[in-house]
Amino acid sequence: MTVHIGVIGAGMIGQDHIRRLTEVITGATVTAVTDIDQARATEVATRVGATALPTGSDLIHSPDVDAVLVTSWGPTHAEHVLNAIAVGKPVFCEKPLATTAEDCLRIVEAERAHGRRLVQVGFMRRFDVGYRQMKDVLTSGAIGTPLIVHCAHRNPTVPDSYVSAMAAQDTAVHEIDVLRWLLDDEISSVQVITPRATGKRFGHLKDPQIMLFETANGVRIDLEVFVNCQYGYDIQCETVGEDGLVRLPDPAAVGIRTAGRHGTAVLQDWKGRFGDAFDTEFGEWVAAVTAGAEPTGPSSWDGYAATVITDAAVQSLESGGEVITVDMKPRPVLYGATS
Ligand SMILES: NC(=O)C1=CN([C@@H]2O[C@H](COP(=O)(O)OP(=O)(O)OC[C@H]3O[C@@H](n4cnc5c(N)ncnc54)[C@H](O)[C@@H]3O)[C@@H](O)[C@H]2O)C=CC1
Ligand SMILES: O=C1[C@@H](O)[C@H](O)[C@@H](O)[C@H](O)[C@H]1O
Repeated sequence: MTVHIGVIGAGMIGQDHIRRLTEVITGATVTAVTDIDQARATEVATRVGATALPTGSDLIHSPDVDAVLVTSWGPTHAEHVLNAIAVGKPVFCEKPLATTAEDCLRIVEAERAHGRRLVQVGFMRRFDVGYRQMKDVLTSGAIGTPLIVHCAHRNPTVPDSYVSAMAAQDTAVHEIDVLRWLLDDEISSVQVITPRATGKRFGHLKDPQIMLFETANGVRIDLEVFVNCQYGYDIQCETVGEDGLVRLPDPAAVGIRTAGRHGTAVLQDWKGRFGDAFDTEFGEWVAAVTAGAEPTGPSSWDGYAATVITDAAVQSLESGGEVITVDMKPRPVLYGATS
């Protein structure tokens, strides 16, 4: 069986995922594309032999669409995800699931009413080989009980449309998701402090930021978010346990010796760093859809949790560094709660 996928939002990542679905993944084909920029929808659809449709609703209701991929702007995600749930179609939604906790909860409630999981959220780090190896080490008990996690998330630069709150909403949200998953623990409080700002930024931007999280089990996490670090795209993560530590490997790169120096190139963007993770993410999603099974990746509950925690981080930033307690609803049984 080939899964027929309809794509809502044919921008940067939408086009990259369409390439992935049509050229890398087996078992899927893109049959429909929509974008509020109709010319873009037509151009992208034509490239892959799909039909350009006028709206997200047309696409979701199309009989030629078995599953939906949402890669439009964040504030539009909730509407499309809710429409897909209403017709019972699997839906993969790029992060964020929704831009407000209330909208995330509406999605969780709609999915619970449907009775089984239909939604997967695009937190691709859970599919990265390094993070998966780190998860295996933690689960095996090899380094004992985790106590501290040190992380850094650095981008070389960002456009001037990037504002200070996006350090949590757009950037740290990836660590927030992957650390909940890695530690199998919930984040209970967050504090955001701002060191001296880099001069290589736009005047409006607080960069870098240091985010301090505490989990329900008492693990302490420090995360440096630095989105104008200049030198490259650099993701670091080290978990310290009672008996040792485990560190995320740097991406494999050849060593170059020349002109009296020895070094390796540093990647410049997330596409290079997480390309393989995106491929695995979609391979596993398509396999689940093909089998008629529930998706195994990040759920709408994970999308809700990430939004609640990023809201708390923004609140801390805006308060000048207060410790904010994360106020999360109880996890429903559909998403793994024991009662
Ligand atoms: N997992 C990851 O690492 C990444 C995830 N993203 C997420 O992917 C989403 C899209 O980001 P980009 O591709 O960078 O943005 P983009 O601006 O390049 O593309 C978004 C496209 O959606 C279209 N659009 C907006 N509202 C629409 C609607 N209601 N119906 C149909 N089309 C609509 C726009 O015209 C545009 O073509 C965002 O939510 C972003 O946070 C983006 C980059 C990396
Ligand atoms: O999701 C992403 C971007 O939207 C975000 O702006 C970057 O900071 C992240 O590294 C990238 O993974």
